[in-house]
Amino acid sequence: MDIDSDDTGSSSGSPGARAGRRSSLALTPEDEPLVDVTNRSPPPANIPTALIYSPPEPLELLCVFPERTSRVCAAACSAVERAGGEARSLRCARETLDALRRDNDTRVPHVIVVDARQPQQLDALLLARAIRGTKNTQHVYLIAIVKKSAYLKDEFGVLAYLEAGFNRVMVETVNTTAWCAEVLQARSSAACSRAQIAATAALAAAADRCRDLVAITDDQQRILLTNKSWCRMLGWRLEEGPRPIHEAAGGEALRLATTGARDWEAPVTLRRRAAPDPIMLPCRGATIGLTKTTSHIVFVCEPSAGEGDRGRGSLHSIRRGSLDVRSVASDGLRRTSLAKLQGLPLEAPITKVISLLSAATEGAPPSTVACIERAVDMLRTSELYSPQMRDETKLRVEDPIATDLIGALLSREQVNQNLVYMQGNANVLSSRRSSNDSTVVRSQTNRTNIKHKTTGQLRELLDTALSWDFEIFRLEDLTRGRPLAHLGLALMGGRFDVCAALECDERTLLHWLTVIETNYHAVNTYHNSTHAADVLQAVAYFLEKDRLKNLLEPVEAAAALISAAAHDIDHPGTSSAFLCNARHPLAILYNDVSVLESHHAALTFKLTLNDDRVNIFKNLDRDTYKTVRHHVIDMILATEMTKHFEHLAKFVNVFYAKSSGSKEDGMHTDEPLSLDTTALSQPENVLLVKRMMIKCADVSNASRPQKFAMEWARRIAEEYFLQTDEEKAKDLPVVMPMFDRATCSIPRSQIGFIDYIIIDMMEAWAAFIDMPELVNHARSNNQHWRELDEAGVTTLADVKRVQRQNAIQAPPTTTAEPTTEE
Ligand SMILES: Nc1ncnc2c1ncn2[C@@H]1O[C@@H]2COP(=O)(O)O[C@H]2[C@H]1O
Repeated sequence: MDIDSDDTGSSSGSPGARAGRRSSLALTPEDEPLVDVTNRSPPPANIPTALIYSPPEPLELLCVFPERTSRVCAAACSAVERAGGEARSLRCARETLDALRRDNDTRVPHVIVVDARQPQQLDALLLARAIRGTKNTQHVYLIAIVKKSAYLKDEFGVLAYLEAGFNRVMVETVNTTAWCAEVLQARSSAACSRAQIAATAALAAAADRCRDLVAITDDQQRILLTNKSWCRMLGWRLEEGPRPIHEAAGGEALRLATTGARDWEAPVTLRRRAAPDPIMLPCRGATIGLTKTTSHIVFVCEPSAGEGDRGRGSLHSIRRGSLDVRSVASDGLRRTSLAKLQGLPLEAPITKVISLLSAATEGAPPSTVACIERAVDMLRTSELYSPQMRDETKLRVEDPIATDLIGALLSREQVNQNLVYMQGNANVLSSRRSSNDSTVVRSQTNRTNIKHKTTGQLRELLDTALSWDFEIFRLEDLTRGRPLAHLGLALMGGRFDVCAALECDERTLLHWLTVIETNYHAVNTYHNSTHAADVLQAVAYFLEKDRLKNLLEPVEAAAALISAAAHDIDHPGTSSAFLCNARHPLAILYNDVSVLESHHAALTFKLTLNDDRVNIFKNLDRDTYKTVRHHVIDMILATEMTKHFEHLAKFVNVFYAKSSGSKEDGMHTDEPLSLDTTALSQPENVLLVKRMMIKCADVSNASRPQKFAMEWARRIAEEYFLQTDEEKAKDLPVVMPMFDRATCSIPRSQIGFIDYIIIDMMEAWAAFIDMPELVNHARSNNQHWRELDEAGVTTLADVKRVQRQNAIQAPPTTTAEPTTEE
């Protein structure tokens, strides 16, 4: 081959080429002084260097020159032949790429020389990118041939070539000797990179086949490489790009990796995509770096027994046979979306607690492991404070009425999603409620003139407003169905001086009470303003107890009284479940969640803020208003019975110490619980007290003296029956089928209610505020209902008959005649 020696002088290499391309896998102790890498002592694990085996191979060159007769191309090919290698030349990018793809497994050249002198004929940069995008070409040494003038014109011109994937930019030359030196160096470099890549592939294959979980990060703490065990157990895909390490490991992993230690061993928390609970595994880590700075961090985590093979779920879920989300998230798409969730920087305290407990099982004796696993199983549930009904089986078997009632009160499942369509009839409330269904504030003109001054019997009665046997029904009579405004004024305006706490005048309070009362439905047998007044009276009574008197600020007491007065405002006389089944606008508005309670709270504020004359909050500064609002909303929402056990359990857990001999769940033990009020120093625990206070007040009717308890029971039963009537009439699902007026036993419903809702709660509350009569009345009422049950009392008529008899037998009290004094 003819060589033109006059083309140019010898080539000059690019800075990148001079610096050489060394494998980032060459391992070096990170704490060694900064020295030339070639003099460096072997890295901590010398396997990579041992693996880098480069067999002597005949040099293979591929030239891509558009001009068939290029003398530069001829010089290069000639030099290769002289060096004992083989050279091919092609003329365009397509041919080159086709050849590379065709020979991919057999004949990948060491060196490819691309003519970059005539971009109109051959786009060298594009071709380089395409070559780098072809399989098995990472090691190929790519040389771009440029004109000397172009090379000298732009000192940074080489950068574009390097970025496109060239290893070297060379000025055109026809000097065979220069070419010979060039191609030999290039071959050496290509062979070295090929060996290093092969070594890396071998190490990755080894990692893939080991049962430990392996991950390697770069210096930015991004995970670059993971093995199959890692992917299987944590729900990763093998080919994922760099992912921040915090997506997989708890913060402690990074802290360990950045302590400066070359090797370390410690447990690390690993997050599993598509599984809520992380796992804690023992980990052996290594920090790798060619210089003082770290280049890679290696994590090798040992799966605990049983987990490695199955690769799904925790020990606990496997043992339980429960379904791990990953087992259903088999398609990449779902995993990707779950992966996004996993990337959220959220770690709940409970997750940490579960991890710590799980870690504590390592090496623990089997009995301890069993105990911890049981605890972890319990912690896994999202309903931590909603214990299952005690003795549920007994309840279901023995008393379907109680089951019906308790089920309806505690569970949202009563909402039947498969209900019959209402065919455009949005207002599903019966006519007995329809007059008051709207949440719009109605005119109060005939209501605002309640006299502040009360006289005679009413005043006498109100003087007893702070006794537990307060004659609430007499108040209802004396006030002609407006007990709330009168009692509210006496208690809130008088005894508790809410006006001072809220900096409002008494007139505003009176207007407020009137508006609130007017928005209760007088037609409801139970959920009317007498119930509101009763709950207000109970809260006021509780507030008088030393424990609360010393605990709550005046503004907090005011908020409690406000909540009590308004807690059932605009109650339609049917349950939230009914409203959901009926697709009532309120259920739609509140998405079937806490429908009535949300409405009561929202309407309270709407009515209050709507009109300056009733706005008891108008003089509060912004912060105080916010606080009061928060307390009022929280207390009203706490009256939702589906959260009954949640509130009760939180209260008991915080204020009652478990005695050592008690059963593990703490609440249902025969051992006496010991009251511990030290937690009262924390505001969040005071919130629990307030919730408990309004909850107990809300159902305190069962803990009142017998005659009151009976009347309330009659009223609530009547309301339940009306709901059932309406459900049947409107072909809606019947929420409490046993509450049918023809068949229901009222005594049995009360026995169930007291047994399952009242006793535990009243015991906890009574001890807290030192009011044993709460429990005494509940027990004696329970006994009384049992006797009535045995005596065959069942229906509303039966109960009324007993009430009449009791009234006749009862010693005369102060007159119960209605009065028109006002
Ligand atoms: N004596 C009782 N018997 C049966 N259920 C009751 C009794 N007192 C209150 N309840 C129920 O307990 C619930 C407490 O919240 P509500 O006032 O919304 O509705 C109440 C009734 O459904």
